[in-house]
Amino acid sequence: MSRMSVELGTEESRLAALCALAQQTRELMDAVALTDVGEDDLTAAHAALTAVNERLRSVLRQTPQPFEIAPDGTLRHLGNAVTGGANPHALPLLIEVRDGGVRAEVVFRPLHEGPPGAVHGGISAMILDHLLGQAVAAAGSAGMTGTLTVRYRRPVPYGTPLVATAEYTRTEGRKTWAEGRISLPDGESLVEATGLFITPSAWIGA
Ligand SMILES: CCCCCCCCCCCC(=O)SCCNC(=O)CCNC(=O)[C@H](O)C(C)(C)COP(=O)(O)OP(=O)(O)OC[C@H]1O[C@@H](n2cnc3c(N)ncnc32)[C@H](O)[C@@H]1OP(=O)(O)O
Repeated sequence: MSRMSVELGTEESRLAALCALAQQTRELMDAVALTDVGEDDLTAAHAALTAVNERLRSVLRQTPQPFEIAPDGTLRHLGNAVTGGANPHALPLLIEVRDGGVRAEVVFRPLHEGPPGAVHGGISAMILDHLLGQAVAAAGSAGMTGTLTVRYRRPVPYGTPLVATAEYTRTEGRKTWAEGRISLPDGESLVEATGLFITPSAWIGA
């Protein structure tokens, strides 16, 4: 029993170190996107990163960190591209489930630039895809995205606190619909999405 606790604690401690590394990597990616240092510094940074890259690649997993139950009993997916603390690609988004829907605060970064001075539309769509998926899962109808329709009403700024929300709307058999949006804090909607999520037949043995 005590040995199991020690092993669990050791793994959680390693995962915390991995998440800290992912966060440092996000900050590195931000720095790469914005740096204006000279060529010598760029060359030195490249050499240092090559060494780090080789060290990390000396032992590789087959897949990212899995969807799992954390020691505190909550579900977590540290490898997820939107919410995963161990995935440098993730913001990461912290999603709150509340009556009738889900909500997350989002601050995009210059790294997410698409059109000059604004967030790439594919990034907004990815965030909404995930949020809508989480809304249908919270409603008890988890599924894979079948279709996602996005309406871009205003350019999405980076460096500004925004709010992303989504709600379940209806279910027909294995099909569930949800809608959501990314808004300014005053409620003005910037991007809106509706999505159809399908519970794969394989998940329910249909
Ligand atoms: C707890 C976890 C929390 C975790 C919550 C985490 C949230 C994560 C959110 C991110 C979600 C993603 O990005 S998911 C990744 C992007 N999506 C995918 O990769 C999906 C790839 N596609 C597939 O795997 C499959 O095609 C499925 C699962 C969508 C459907 O396959 P299937 O289960 O075999 O369904 P099938 O029998 O063919 O069709 C069932 C019905 O749905 C219709 N249908 C099938 N596909 C589509 C479609 N794309 N668009 C419209 N309608 C469709 C059919 O016409 C049929 O209608 P009728 O004849 O019955 O009327």
